[in-house]
Amino acid sequence: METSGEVAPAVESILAAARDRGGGDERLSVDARSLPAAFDRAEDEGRVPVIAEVKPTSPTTDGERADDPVALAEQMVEGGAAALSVLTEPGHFGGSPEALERVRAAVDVPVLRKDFLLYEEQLDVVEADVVLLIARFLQEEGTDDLDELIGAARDRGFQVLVETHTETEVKAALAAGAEIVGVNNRDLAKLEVDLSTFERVAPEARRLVRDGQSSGDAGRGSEGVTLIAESGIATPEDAARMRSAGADALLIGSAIMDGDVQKNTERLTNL
Ligand SMILES: O=C(O)c1ccccc1NCC(=O)[C@H](O)[C@H](O)COP(=O)(O)O
Repeated sequence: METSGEVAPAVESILAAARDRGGGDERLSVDARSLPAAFDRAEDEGRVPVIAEVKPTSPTTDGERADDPVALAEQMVEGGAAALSVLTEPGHFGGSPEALERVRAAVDVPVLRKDFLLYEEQLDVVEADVVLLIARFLQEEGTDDLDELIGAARDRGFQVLVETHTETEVKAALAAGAEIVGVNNRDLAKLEVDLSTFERVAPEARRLVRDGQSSGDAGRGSEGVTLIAESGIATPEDAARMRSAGADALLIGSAIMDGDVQKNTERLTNL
């Protein structure tokens, strides 16, 4: 597989490792906790719906946080996170399927598996409530197609968060039946973060849903799709900015992982 656009060397390396990673021994069947319902609960309780990410390290982070993922996850939930994301990518993010398994057993909020999944059998590595599929990497020769992987994930009981970065990718995600769409503010070509990405792409996503270009029928009532702003949200002002731009929920890693995890989560869920 070669990616259609240029990606940063770190991302090429992540993808090379993902191509070599195997799948699970047997097909999973998951009884998933509802992500949209968790967002609604947070809203009803006056909190910003935040997916807090257990992210020990990354290509753009200095050092590695070695705390027990379960302790971090519990602090995030205590701080008001509506849901959690747990990295399972080992080589570049310090994650593991075992970390996700332990976290999911310890909390009662939905847990997203954050990884770079390219093939159906990779879905069978560990149970999670939601899996991330990255549109950019699933339109290339040598990987499974986005719509096939969405179907394979749903057949196993997973909810699917389809990550996009451009209007074109949102269109492809909706055409493939995505009901939960993330817009990543991080450009995987340069690894730079720009919050105006979500501000630019979200209205187009809403327009496409209104015009019926989504084949999904779940999601946020008449809005039709759950839109998540991902990456680069560092301050309450950033969080408010993404909410004003139409984010139903926010995915936040680094800003929560840096320092007191519970206080950071509280600060970003209570605006
Ligand atoms: O975070 C990175 O450095 C990174 C590098 C290359 C590919 C993906 C990367 N991040 C994946 C993510 O989507 C983020 O972990 C997630 O959106 C949270 O972002 P942030 O709040 O900026 O940590």
